Amino acid sequence: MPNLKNPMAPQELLVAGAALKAGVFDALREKPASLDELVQGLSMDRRALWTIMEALISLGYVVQTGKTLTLTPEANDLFFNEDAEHYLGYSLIHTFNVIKAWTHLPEILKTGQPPDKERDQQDIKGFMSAMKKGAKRMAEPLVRICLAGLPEEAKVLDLGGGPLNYARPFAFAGADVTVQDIPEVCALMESMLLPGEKINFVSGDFTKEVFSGHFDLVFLGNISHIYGEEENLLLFQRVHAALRKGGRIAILDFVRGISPMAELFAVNMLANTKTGGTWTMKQYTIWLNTAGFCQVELHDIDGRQIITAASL
Ligand SMILES: C[S@@+](CC[C@H](N)C(=O)[O-])C[C@H]1O[C@@H](n2cnc3c(N)ncnc32)[C@H](O)[C@@H]1O
Repeated sequence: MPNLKNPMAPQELLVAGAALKAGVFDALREKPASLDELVQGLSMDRRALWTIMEALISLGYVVQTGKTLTLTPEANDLFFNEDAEHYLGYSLIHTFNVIKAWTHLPEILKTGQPPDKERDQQDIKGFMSAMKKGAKRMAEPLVRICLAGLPEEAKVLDLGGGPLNYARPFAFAGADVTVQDIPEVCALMESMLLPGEKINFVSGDFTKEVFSGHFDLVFLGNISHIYGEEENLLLFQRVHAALRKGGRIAILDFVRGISPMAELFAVNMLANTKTGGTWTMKQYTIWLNTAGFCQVELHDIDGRQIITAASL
């Protein structure tokens, strides 16, 4: 039986995360298979896959009947049943990648920079799933705070909103939503829009250009921690230019000195980004005022902060 109380225990996390990332659970979900069929179908090394499968059997993720390997109901719930109590989905891939990045901290302490890395489709799916998990309980109060007092059918630009965790609830609340994200995320997520769902996608790097459209609201969900002080100030200036006069910026992040998670989360940004970190309310206020915003306000939802401000 998987360690449902603590599926993040390191060895279990690493072996299950590796199998999920490499597509082993996807293959078994599609069809139970023998070891040799899996070796062939996934182009894997037989000794390596045998060793991992034996470990997964001992941990209760897979059962073997004769030669046939099948996912256990617990593993199926953990990865593929969104309604299950212990559902993790592909977010385990993201956790796996986070651990991988943190193992480089001794070198990063010398260089200040994370090693280069490439993301494949499984990594993107893992990232999206982790973002979705984090957003589930936040979306409803966040949308209420962000849209308060704005016109009906407010024009909203969701910067880095590709995972649709907030774009969807904004659209559901009646807003006219545009998402700006990087091309590969836009391509993946545009194909996942629900029938009749109206969300516009714009591909583009917002460190170079922010899509303009006299927006009532520009929302930055978990964006400021990816970038350093200089980039954040420049981004807020671009956001100001994309808003109508009196429009609103709303920033969701872990504010240093207020969120109990901010210090440790900054380590994740150190391990994964060139300039990212978590920032204090004083820093946000200076960037916002310098970029032309006033009425800076702080809201709190369960230890996550939303900062709103109005464009002058
Ligand atoms: C941490 S995720 C946040 C996703 C979503 N806003 C949320 O809070 O759930 C960051 C998102 O911003 C996008 N992103 C990061 N840097 C970007 C850039 N320079 N230009 C466009 N999109 C970017 C990423 O692709 C990703 O979808």
